[in-house]
Amino acid sequence: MTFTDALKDYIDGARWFGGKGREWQVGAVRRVGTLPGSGDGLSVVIELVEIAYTGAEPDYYQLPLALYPDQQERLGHALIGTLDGEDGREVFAYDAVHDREAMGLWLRAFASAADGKVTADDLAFHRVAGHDLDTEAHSTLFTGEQSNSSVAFGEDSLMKVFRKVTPGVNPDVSIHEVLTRAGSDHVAALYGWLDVVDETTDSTIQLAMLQQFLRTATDGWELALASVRNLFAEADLHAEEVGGDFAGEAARLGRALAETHATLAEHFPVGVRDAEEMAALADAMRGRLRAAIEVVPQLAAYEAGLDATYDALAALTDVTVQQVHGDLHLGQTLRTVRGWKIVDFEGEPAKPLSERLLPDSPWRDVAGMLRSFDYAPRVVAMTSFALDAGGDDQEAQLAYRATEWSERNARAFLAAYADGDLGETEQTLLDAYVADKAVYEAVYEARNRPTWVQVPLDALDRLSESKDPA
Ligand SMILES: Nc1ncnc2c1ncn2[C@@H]1O[C@H](COP(=O)(O)OP(=O)(O)O)[C@@H](O)[C@H]1O
Ligand SMILES: O=P(O)(O)O[C@H]1O[C@H](CO)[C@@H](O[C@H]2O[C@H](CO)[C@@H](O)[C@H](O)[C@H]2O)[C@H](O)[C@H]1O
Repeated sequence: MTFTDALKDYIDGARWFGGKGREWQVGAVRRVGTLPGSGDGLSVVIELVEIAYTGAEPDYYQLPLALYPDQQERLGHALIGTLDGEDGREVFAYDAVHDREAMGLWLRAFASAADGKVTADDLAFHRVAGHDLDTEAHSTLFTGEQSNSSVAFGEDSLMKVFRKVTPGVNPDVSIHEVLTRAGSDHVAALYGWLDVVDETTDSTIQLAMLQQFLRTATDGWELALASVRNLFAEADLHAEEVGGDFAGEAARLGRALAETHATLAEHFPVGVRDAEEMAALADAMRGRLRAAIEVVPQLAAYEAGLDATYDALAALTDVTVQQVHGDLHLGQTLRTVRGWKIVDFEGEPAKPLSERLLPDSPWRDVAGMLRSFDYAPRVVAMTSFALDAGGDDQEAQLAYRATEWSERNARAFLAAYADGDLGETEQTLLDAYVADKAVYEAVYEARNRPTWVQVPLDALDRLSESKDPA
């Protein structure tokens, strides 16, 4: 097997690869840097792999490789293939994020940058002042569902290696930098980032980000699932009567998001969308729906119903926009002993970077959280139904409890975020962003978790029914 074929197999099986379900080939593979500290025994290089789609613009994915002259048994699961080394001899290429030795080179390079910047080849390691890195810490690759690869260094720092990369600023880095310098309580502090000057486009590509490791963090999605399981275990009680009620946390999350939006509005440009721009936004949402129908044909059933939602959006004017998170859901929140933290400001992975950097409505983030409050109980219910333990009566009771949980937490979150009732404009924005997110989710689920596709489809069903004048 050629190295290119081996690369295709490896990338196709990776969770972080966003091109699943599309026709693609490995295009040019470009080596953009070699980590300082590389030598004869281990050389760590960064490759940019072009993903060439049929009839569409290519994507570029980062693949850091640990190259060894001999096979490494401990890394068997991360072997990609063999290729010719610089001296013409065959070397074994492993996905470097799995390798502690390789990750040590990243950490030491960041440490050597102290409070400024250090360069090697075209690679530049940047640091934000205020934290001494623990260079003895061992790396552990985070497993689980992620669009990028995150590696913890002990309990000191966490490095996120961006997988899909684009020339220019990655909002995850720029937003964390601004919020860190502003002293925000709601993010993990940024410690540094790695970028490279790409010779072919003569622009900078951000490759990785180093930040504070949140030692006491529990994933918001996991907490929500635990709360739902508690409720389901006592299915004849209401949410407020059960121990694991989430409403207090939902309200704290609402406040954390409101404060984060306020800080972002202070430090990034704020704008106003006029009537023409709102009509264009509604058209873009309609376009997204039409494109999504190509992937998930069941969506066609909601097209007519969603028109009313998008028409109402198109009729708005003078809508405030600002820097937002862009892909907020419970899995992007962490509960620490010091309150909620929001992570992953990269925006929706499927959108072009240029679009993700534009000011947007904060209601997009609110909608993302509401979608998550809908997902959590439905995912737990799906697993319970799959066990088929209690028959139709129990299924109906759990479905009722699921709706109760979603509505209760959505209410608590919204009341804390908006500090009062929503006006008509806010509700219109919220409905449109909820619809747009559910359309995006339907495509995301069809490609990544087909058994979950019904969750967003059901939400669209409810939404389009509630707007249908008939
Ligand atoms: N600073 C942090 N400290 C500890 N864990 C974190 C931190 N940031 C993120 N995580 C964990 O890593 C996971 C992936 O992070 P995220 O930024 O969402 O990556 P991705 O871009 O791959 O989705 C999160 O769900 C969270 O559990
Ligand atoms: O990889 P990212 O975290 O950037 O986000 C993508 O994956 C998410 C799934 O992990 C997906 O979120 C959807 O599923 C969540 C449950 O796993 C649910 O809480 C969210 O509400 C739902 O949107 C997200 O949309 C996608 O961009």
